[in-house]
Amino acid sequence: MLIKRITVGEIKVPLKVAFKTAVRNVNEVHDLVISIETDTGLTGYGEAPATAAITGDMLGSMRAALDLIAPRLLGKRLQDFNALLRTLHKHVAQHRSLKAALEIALYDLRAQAMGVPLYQLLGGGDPQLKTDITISVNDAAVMVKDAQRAVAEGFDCLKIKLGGHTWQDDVDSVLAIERAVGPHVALRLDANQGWTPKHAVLVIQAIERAGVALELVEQPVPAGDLAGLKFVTDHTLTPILADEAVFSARQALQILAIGGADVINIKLMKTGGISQAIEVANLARLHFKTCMVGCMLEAAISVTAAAHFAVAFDDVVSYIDLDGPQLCATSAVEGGMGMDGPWITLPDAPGLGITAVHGLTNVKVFDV
Ligand SMILES: C[C@H](N)C(=O)N[C@H](CCC(=O)O)C(=O)O
Ligand SMILES: [Mg+2]
Repeated sequence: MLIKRITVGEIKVPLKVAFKTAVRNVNEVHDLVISIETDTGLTGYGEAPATAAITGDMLGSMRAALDLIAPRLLGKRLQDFNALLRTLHKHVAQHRSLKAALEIALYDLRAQAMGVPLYQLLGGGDPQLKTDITISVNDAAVMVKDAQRAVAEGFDCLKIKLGGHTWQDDVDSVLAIERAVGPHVALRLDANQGWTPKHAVLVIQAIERAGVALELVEQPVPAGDLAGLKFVTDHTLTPILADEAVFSARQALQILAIGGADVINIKLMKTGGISQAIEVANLARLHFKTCMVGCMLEAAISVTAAAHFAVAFDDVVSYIDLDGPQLCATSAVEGGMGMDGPWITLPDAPGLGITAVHGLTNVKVFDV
């Protein structure tokens, strides 16, 4: 089975409300979509967001990298899967989101060729997951309203973005949300690198002293500050999660070895796809730690792939943050993950289960 065509295009999907974090503020998803076709008539799909502030990936840079990678994949046998993955990773450094999109499309094809859903190719599991939902950083009153709306829609776990205001504002917002939604709604915080280590400890300890049990706190300090991350982990009772600090399996190993965090956030867009996500999950298991499977602001192709991965590694994946498609006002994707409030259900169809992608622009085709 040969790879005969690779197509790249772009989708734009508006968000229900602006997505605001300590690092960026956006109103729409604007992603690269890749499809890979075989000479036997199969089509595998992949997707990559241009999260420049976090991964460094931009639409133009990913497209330029694809110009170098795509011709090297054309004409190759899908059966030589590991060689294909090596080829896609070795000719261009970085560009992890593009590589994730390519890997996702190849894994989609491989599972289709075997006639099984991707999660079964990856080891099987229960194809239903429950995600949290993100509450953007805003004035406390807006955050409270957003939190109440999410709970009314059935979400019982909120991922609250912080790090854009003073530390006292951050504490006040969390306490106001907890008062509004009650103690049965789980609260996760994500500062997206917005605090210093001491600032983080101040915020988290103040919330702990107020009697609010946080499920975890995500990436309190700048990505490169591993000593700072460990300081926060060592000085708080709340589990601390490494997100922007861990892209590769090597970085995961460094953090796990020093006890720098309690939980690792695996995102396919950081690991460069499924193959290295598997390595990170296996490393976390070896260190008796657990993982979150998360997403960037992404639409339903790549988030469906992340959901397949999460299902298959549910022994080490304790937290799901796969709300990208839930934050979108519309969808350009047919098939893939089903969504009902916080529930994600994967289809029985082979591969990702994606059947069509609508509204592609700036299309370019690579043929043998
Ligand atoms: C969308 C997801 N819940 C999320 O919050 N991901 C962010 C980064 C998203 C982005 O900026 O595109 C995270 O966990 O830091
Ligand atoms: Mg995060």
